[in-house]
Amino acid sequence: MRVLLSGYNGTMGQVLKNYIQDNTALEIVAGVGRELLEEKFPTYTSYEGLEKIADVIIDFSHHAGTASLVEYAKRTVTKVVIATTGHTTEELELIDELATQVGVVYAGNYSLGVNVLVELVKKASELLLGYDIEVIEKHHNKKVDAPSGTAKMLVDAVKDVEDYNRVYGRHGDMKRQEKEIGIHAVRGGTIVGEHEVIFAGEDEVIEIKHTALSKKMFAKGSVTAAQWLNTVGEPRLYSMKDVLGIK
Ligand SMILES: NC(=O)C1=CN([C@@H]2O[C@H](COP(=O)(O)OP(=O)(O)OC[C@H]3O[C@@H](n4cnc5c(N)ncnc54)[C@H](OP(=O)(O)O)[C@@H]3O)[C@@H](O)[C@H]2O)C=CC1
Ligand SMILES: O=C(O)C1=N[C@H](C(=O)O)C[C@H](O)C1
Repeated sequence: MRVLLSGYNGTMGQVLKNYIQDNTALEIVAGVGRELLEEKFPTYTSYEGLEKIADVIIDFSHHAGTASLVEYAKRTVTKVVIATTGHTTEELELIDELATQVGVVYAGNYSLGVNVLVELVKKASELLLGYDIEVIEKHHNKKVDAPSGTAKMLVDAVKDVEDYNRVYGRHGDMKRQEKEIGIHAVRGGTIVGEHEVIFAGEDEVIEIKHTALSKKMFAKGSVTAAQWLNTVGEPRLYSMKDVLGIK
């Protein structure tokens, strides 16, 4: 399978490159990044004039590059695994539109553990009716977007989430209201990624937490998604749930 790395010069792009080269037989046919590095494969600073060269693009970049990524994927009919987070509503619409023409996997987190955590949150929210829900995410000080894509996935997993008001951090007179989900982003040092969901009821608290100990499993999960997507015919917007076969 031929893979194009979008955002190849970034932190995750380099982790992904090393993961693919050390652990798989996949062929990296190109890297697209804003800065060019010395690599064993051709590198480009834009998709302009680039023909179809890959079976799947794996994207760990920045959401501001979505329009050009989508234009390229559409023009060359190349499937995409999108790992980038922080998309605006307009960018999400571009991705939705792309997925009507080519297969796309979209996930705020490609680790197995977080995708299981999403299922646990779904189940807990079905059983713990009326409990106060708070989501706390912690990341390294280089992360540009908040809240994390994973935190958004966790919130979206809550039963009847459309009935809740999302409150991003609190300060001043902000007494907790009913039907509120608090979402809190902590940034510091080299924290890889921590996500905790708290269900607080009367006289008891349930806390469900995932801690990422390295960035490698994000790369591994994105490769699993790319290999799966390469076998799928129907153009659609897929999630890691589809990739992992979670019912
Ligand atoms: N879904 C998942 O499992 C995971 C998702 N992520 C997400 O992946 C993304 C990248 O993370 P990380 O590698 O740590 O971030 P970095 O900041 O290290 O890398 C970001 C990359 O995006 C490029 N970039 C910046 N601005 C633009 C732009 N306007 N258009 C195109 N490319 C741009 C950067 O190029 P340059 O260096 O030249 O600025 C760089 O290659 C983030 O959105 C992060 O949240 C991260 C881990 C796991
Ligand atoms: O930027 C990161 O580092 C990460 N981003 C993803 C997110 O926004 O949830 C996934 C992971 O937590 C690491």
